[in-house]
Amino acid sequence: MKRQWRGRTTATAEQTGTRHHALTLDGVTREYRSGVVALHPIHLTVPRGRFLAVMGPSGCGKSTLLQCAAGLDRPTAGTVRIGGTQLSSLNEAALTRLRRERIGFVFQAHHLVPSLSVAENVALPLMLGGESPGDRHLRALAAVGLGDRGGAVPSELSGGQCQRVAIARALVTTPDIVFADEPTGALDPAAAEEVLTLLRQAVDRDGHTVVMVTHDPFAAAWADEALYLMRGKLVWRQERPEAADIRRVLKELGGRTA
Ligand SMILES: Nc1ncnc2c1ncn2[C@@H]1O[C@H](COP(=O)(O)OP(=O)(O)OP(=O)(O)O)[C@@H](O)[C@H]1O
Repeated sequence: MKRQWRGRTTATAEQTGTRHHALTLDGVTREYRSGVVALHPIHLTVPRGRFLAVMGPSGCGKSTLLQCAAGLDRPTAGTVRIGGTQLSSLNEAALTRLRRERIGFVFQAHHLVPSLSVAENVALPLMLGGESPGDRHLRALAAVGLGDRGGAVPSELSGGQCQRVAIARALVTTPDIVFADEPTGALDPAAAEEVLTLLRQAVDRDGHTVVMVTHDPFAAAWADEALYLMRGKLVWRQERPEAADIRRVLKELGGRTA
């Protein structure tokens, strides 16, 4: 699997200033009631227009990080900002609205509604927010190469096509950030490459911001930067990662902690 093109140079957080950050984690800590500390204080800024891969061994805290960053879980300490909005300042209703309107989600399973058409699935986040979709959902569907399949139901599509619909659904609201949790985990290499190409294009062509959790060094190599978590700590960051470098780093980190 090869990246086809890498986007424009992304400005650093210092250059862009806080209001241009899609995501800011400031000292985010998550301790479960069992006493497990899943995240030690994490400091992280993700500028807009960035594609970030989050990697690390099972149990290192990737899902917890994503859930805290997306407002699905509340950190024990520290603050999370999405596009400048501090999540802890929001009540549950406002947080739900922010998740619906300003965050896109792509999971390993596509979670499309089986009884709705493909086009209706993509329109859903707009309609749930009380917006008339106009032709936005159709344009989002065309952007993932499925403009002619809007009338189909998900069961008539392949797994890779369903994941492309899920990407269209995640992007249709023009969110501040898209969180993708193992988006290629259930796909064959060709379908995975299509999905990664779309995520890459969303960043490079349309200025979206993507944070993707993955175990796969090939998938991570499509990102602008890879982060490595170990036991809840950010232990390694690599700009413009290559799959071979990532594999080596993962092996070294695994060896060090074995
Ligand atoms: N609800 C919970 N209650 C208690 N401990 C939890 C809970 N959820 C996760 N943990 C623990 O927190 C740590 C981090 O878990 P997390 O699921 O974030 O890791 P992960 O890197 O996403 O793992 P994987 O790659 O296997 O999905 C683990 O030690 C896990 O056992």
